[in-house]
Order: sequence, then structure tokens, then C-alpha cells
Amino acid sequence: MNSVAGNKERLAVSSRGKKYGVNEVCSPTKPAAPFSPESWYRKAYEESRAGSRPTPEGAGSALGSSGTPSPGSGTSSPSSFTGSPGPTSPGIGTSSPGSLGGSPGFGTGSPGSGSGGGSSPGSDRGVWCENCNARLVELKRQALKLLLPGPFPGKDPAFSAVIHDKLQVPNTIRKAWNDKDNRCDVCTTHLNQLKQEAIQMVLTLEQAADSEHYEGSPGSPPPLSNMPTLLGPRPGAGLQQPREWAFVPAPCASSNYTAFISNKHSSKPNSLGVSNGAEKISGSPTHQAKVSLQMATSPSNGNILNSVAIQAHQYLDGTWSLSRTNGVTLYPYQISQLMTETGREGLTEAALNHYNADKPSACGIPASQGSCVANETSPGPSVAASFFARAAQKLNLSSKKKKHRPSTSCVAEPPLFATSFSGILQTCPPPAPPCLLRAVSKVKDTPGLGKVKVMLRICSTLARDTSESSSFLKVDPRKKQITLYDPLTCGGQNVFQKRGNQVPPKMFAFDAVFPQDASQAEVCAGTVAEVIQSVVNGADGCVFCFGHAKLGKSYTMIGKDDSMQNLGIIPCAISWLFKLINERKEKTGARFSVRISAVEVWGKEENLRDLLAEVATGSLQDGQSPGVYLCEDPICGTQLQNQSELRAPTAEKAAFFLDAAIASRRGSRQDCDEDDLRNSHMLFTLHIYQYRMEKSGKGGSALQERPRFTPQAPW
Ligand SMILES: Nc1ncnc2c1ncn2[C@@H]1O[C@H](COP(=O)(O)OP(=O)(O)OP(=O)(O)O)[C@@H](O)[C@H]1O
Repeated sequence: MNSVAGNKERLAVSSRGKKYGVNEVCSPTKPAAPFSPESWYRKAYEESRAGSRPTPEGAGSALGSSGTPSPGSGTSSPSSFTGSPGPTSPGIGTSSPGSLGGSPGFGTGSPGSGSGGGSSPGSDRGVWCENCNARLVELKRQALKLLLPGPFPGKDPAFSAVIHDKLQVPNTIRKAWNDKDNRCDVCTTHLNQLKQEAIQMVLTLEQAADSEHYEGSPGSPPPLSNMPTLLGPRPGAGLQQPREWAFVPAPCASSNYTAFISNKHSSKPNSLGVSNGAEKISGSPTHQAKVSLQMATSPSNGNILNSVAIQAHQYLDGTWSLSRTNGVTLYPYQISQLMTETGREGLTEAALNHYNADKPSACGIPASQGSCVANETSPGPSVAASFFARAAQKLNLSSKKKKHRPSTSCVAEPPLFATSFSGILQTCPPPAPPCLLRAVSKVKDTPGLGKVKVMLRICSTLARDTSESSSFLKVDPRKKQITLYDPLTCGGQNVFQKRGNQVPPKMFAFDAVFPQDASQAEVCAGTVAEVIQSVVNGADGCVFCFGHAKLGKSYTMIGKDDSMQNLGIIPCAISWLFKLINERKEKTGARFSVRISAVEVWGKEENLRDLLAEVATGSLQDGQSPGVYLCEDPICGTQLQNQSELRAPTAEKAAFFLDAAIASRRGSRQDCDEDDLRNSHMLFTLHIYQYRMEKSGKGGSALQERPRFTPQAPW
């Protein structure tokens, strides 16, 4: 980790200019506006090819503190910020290692959950607020987590008690939560109610397994009366309370299903109202697995996987349709496999987020009637057909599940996080600048090695009066210079008026100057491309941005996820880094591994927080980790210790961690105040490990290097 400096030097340059254009929304269906990488990057590229920066004239003259500052972008590659470019330059790049002093900071980030205005069915009173809904989602996730990995606990009476004890509401969703009463401030739902609802889901699952555990002779149907279809919203009943399901007998009796009954639970009534005594069917003792999920299969469409996914979602919600016809049984190990293959974030996270909103079915209509589940009573498969269906499902699930994911057509899944840089990198990755692509084969070329480069971006957002700013500020991007004139002589309002004397113009030179109308792409290409090149070649690199409040630091470093043109330095860096290492791999065989960490420095006390701890450990661990701390290393300087480092095999995954980190920032919370906003700074680090190459040219297995690239945003 590079040492981080937080000197609150500010750029006392005011500039007024034009506003940015309208953002274009980029979506998979709607292509982005025509984009020419060459023209976008031409300028930045030319600048990167131009010589080093001239010696600043006028350095040493302190500017008045009342000037309107603008953020600067400092690029350092590799190494740490040890430079102090001059005591009196306009506060750009004057950073010293060691301290983590913050300056007014960050204003980006969107609120997470709603403020409690919405409601969901489920509590005693039939509704609970959105906050509680989020809590319930979390608790259900925890309950499922406890259930899925281990052996199915069966009827162990201690099981629900164990789950009950283990369920916790993580700090992140304790907004509007009264810790004393363990109640929600908004809808007064008690914690136990939420826990019970979550446990209910698990128990329902188990009981459904009971009802499905037939040891029936293959092909023989269970009594129809025992096959309810669940309709209606889920009540927030207590653990022992009967559930108020509407039972609809399955539409017809058919022998075309496969079902198994577990002996040991056959005589016990379950909460679904199924009379288990009637369920017991003698049959094969070899079927010991418990049925957890029904998969509707219709020979007419054969859309097995579609149904699996739908019912998996319903399974997660505990609101599945128990269609007996054409049923094919999935066993716990298959469900586990399904969960694993789909990926925690793919199915569990997203599905839970969506389906735990207690909808009666995936499409908002009973599953038995909905278009999502093929639940018709056409002649179902024989046992053999069921067997093959299962086998086919097992073999093809991973390859087909993406194609048949039903949620997109039926229900738009709400995003996990407020931002979706992961999505946009997947659909519209920013084109890599030409200089980066040219660097693919230049393994030894580490441009800017050992240099601290200081760049200036002039804020565009406060630009209201172009004539005023242009009267005392002259920007020359070609020469990478800005000149400040005495506003008195220029007729503008000024900071020098009281002095009565004219002040000679001051000229400041930088490694790059980005004027008001510079695009994100120009800034990104001009700042980060070179650093990425160095990092992939084995050096450390860092992009550090600081400046006065509300002048675009977050916009510069993170940007917006609404279109490719608005992506900031971090998402571009992620995308281009992966592009470079993939191309490098193709050309030279080099193998890399990328890991991500994100730490927040927040509050006036400059506390450190691991923004990826939750993603790394799951929310059960929230707040229990020892935390991030600073360590003085005699050789490497000040180092951050103990932060999570998560493996990112793809740019999308790395961007997913960026989304998670942004969502986890204090400044992103709904209840954050101005102070939180101002005193929240993020250090986002891409750790790149390169596998050692054997002499034969084959990649070895040991990780050799650990260069790190730390875009730090914003300071
Ligand atoms: N170059 C730009 N083009 C378009 N919008 C911009 C630009 N710079 C900043 N903005 C907008 O100005 C607003 C403030 O910017 P931003 O939040 O990035 O400032 P900041 O310096 O990070 O603020 P803070 O110090 O409070 O964290 C945001 O809405 C941002 O989208």
C-alpha cells in the first residue's frame, strides 16, 4: 500500500465554464452514442507523448485562500507520494506520506434502502417497512446459509433455536432501529418477528421436504388432497402459528411425477396443512435424499431449466407451487449444486433480494397460474423420463441456466447496490486508449517510473460565468499551464482587492491540464493509462485526487454508471487493467491474478474501515473483524493492514467490488450528514500478482510480484 497523504492543500483556482452535456444512458438494448476512441483520446495521447512539464514560474506565491478551488488529479507511478512539489503551488500534489489527514471529501453515493416509506406484507399487522424488509432479506439469507452448506437438520427441535440465536441484524441495516426494544422505529416490528419469519421459511422448506418424501412406487401418484398449491402472501406468523395458506388442490391426478417420502416424518403433520398420514407410500428405500424443490416439466416445451430457476427462486422465498403433475424432484445436493453453480451473487443474493420481498410468486401471481412456471396438467414424464430430465438438468444446468433465467422477462430484479459499474463494464466497457494497447508488448517499458506527476482538472460544475473566470484565468492545455491574473486589472471580483496593489500574473505548470470541457475519457486516459502500464510491468502506482468540496473529485475518480462516457478513473482503470493483462497473457503467456481491497477513512478521527469486509465474510461477521489498521514499516513506509483482499478474475467482478465498496461507505448511507459526506475518503486498491514464469516460458504456479495500483478517491 502506498503511503497516503491527506494534506489539505487546495487549489485556489477558480474557473467558470460550460456545463457537461446530457448523459447518455447506455443499455444493452440501446447502444451508446457513436464513439470514436481515437478522437476521445487524441488529446490525452498527444499530451502523454509531449515532453515533461516546464518549471513552474511563480511557484512560491501563495494564493489567497478565498479563491474557488478545483480538484486536481495527481498521478504517481510507481512508489508512494513522497514528493512535495513546492510549498506554494496551488495545492496540487503537495502530499507527504504517512498521515491520513483528510480534507473535505466525498459526496457521491446513493442511498441504499428506502427510508421506510414502503411496506411489505408479512408482519403481524400485515405490513412492515422497507427497512424491515431489507432486514428480513438479510435474515433469510443467513437462515439459508445456515441451512444449505451443512447436512439437512431434519426435525431436530434445537435447529430452529440454533438458527434463532444465530440470526443477526447487521449494523449496516440498523437504520431506524431501536436497539433497546429490538424494534423498528418505523413499523415497530420486533426482531423476533423478523427472525421467526426467516426461520419459518427454513422450516417450511423442511416441511415441504417431508411432504415430498415419498417412498412411493415409481409412477404412483400421491393423494391429491395432499398436494396443495400455495397461494397468497406469506403471513408473518410466529414459529408455532399455523400459516394461513390458501390450499388449492392440484388440478389433476397424474402418475407422471417422481416423488419420495421420507419415512421418519411421515406421521407428523406439517405446517402446510398436509396430512402426512396419507402421504406415506411404500416404495423404494434407496431414495433417501429429501425433496426440496419441485421442478415443473412440460413435455410440450421441455423448459426444465427455466422452471428450475423459477422454482429455485420460489424455494428461496418459501413460496413455491407444489405441482404434482409433471414434477421432477431435485435433491438437496442438486440444490446445493444449483446454488453453487449459479453463484452466490447470481442466484442467492439477487434472488433473495428480489424474492424475499414476500411476493406470492415470481411473477406476482400464484405460481400455479403464472406464466413463469409451466404448471399445466399435460401428461408428465414417466419415472424414467424424470430420471433423464434430472440427468439432463444436472449436466446442462450451468450452460443453460443463463439462457433461461426467467427473472428478466418476468420481474426486473432490483440491483444489489445503488451503483452498477459492474453492469456497465459488462455491457459498455470503455475503449482502451491507443497508448495502452501499444504498451501490450512493451514488457519493459515503465513510463513515468519513479515520477510523481501532478495534473490539474478545472472544475466545470460551478462554472456559471465564463467571462468572469476567463478574465483572470487562462488555461493552456497544450503547454500544460494556467495563468492567473490580478482580477483587479481584469475587472473581476477578486481576492486581492484589499491589497490595493496590482499583483503580477502567476503561471503554474503541470504534467497535464484538463480544461472545463475535458471529457472523462480524456482525463482517464491522460492520468491512468500510464500508471496501469507501469503496474502491469511490476511497479507500484497510485492516482490520488484531492481538492475542495463539490468540485468533482468523486466525479473524476468514480464518475457515474449511467453511461460509458461518464465513467471515472477507477472503473476505467479496472477495465483497462484487465484488458492489458489479458492481451499481455495472449502475447507473452504471462499470468496475472487481481485482487481488490477498499478502505474508507471516515470521520474527523480518521477511522479506517474495510469496505469489503461484508462481501468477504458475509454479514454474520459484520463488525466483528479486528478491523483495518496502519502499520509503520521501516522499509515500505506506512502500510494498511488487515483489509480484505478479494479475488477478481474479471473486470466485472472487480467493478462489482467497487459497487459494494461505494454502497458500504458511510457517505453513501441515507442517514449520513454533511460531516459524514465531507469526511469520507476511499482507498480503492487493485493488487496485481504475476505468476512466475518458468524458463521454458510456461507459467509457474508461484505468485511472484505484488505491484499495487491504488486509485484513491476522493480526498
Ligand atoms: N466535470 C464534470 N462534469 C459533470 N458533472 C460534474 C463534473 N464535475 C463535477 N460534476 C458534478 O458536480 C457534483 C459535485 O461533484 P462531486 O460530488 O464529484 O464533488 P466532490 O469534490 O467529490 O464533492 P465532495 O468534496 O463533497 O465529496 C456532482 O453532482 C457531479 O456529478
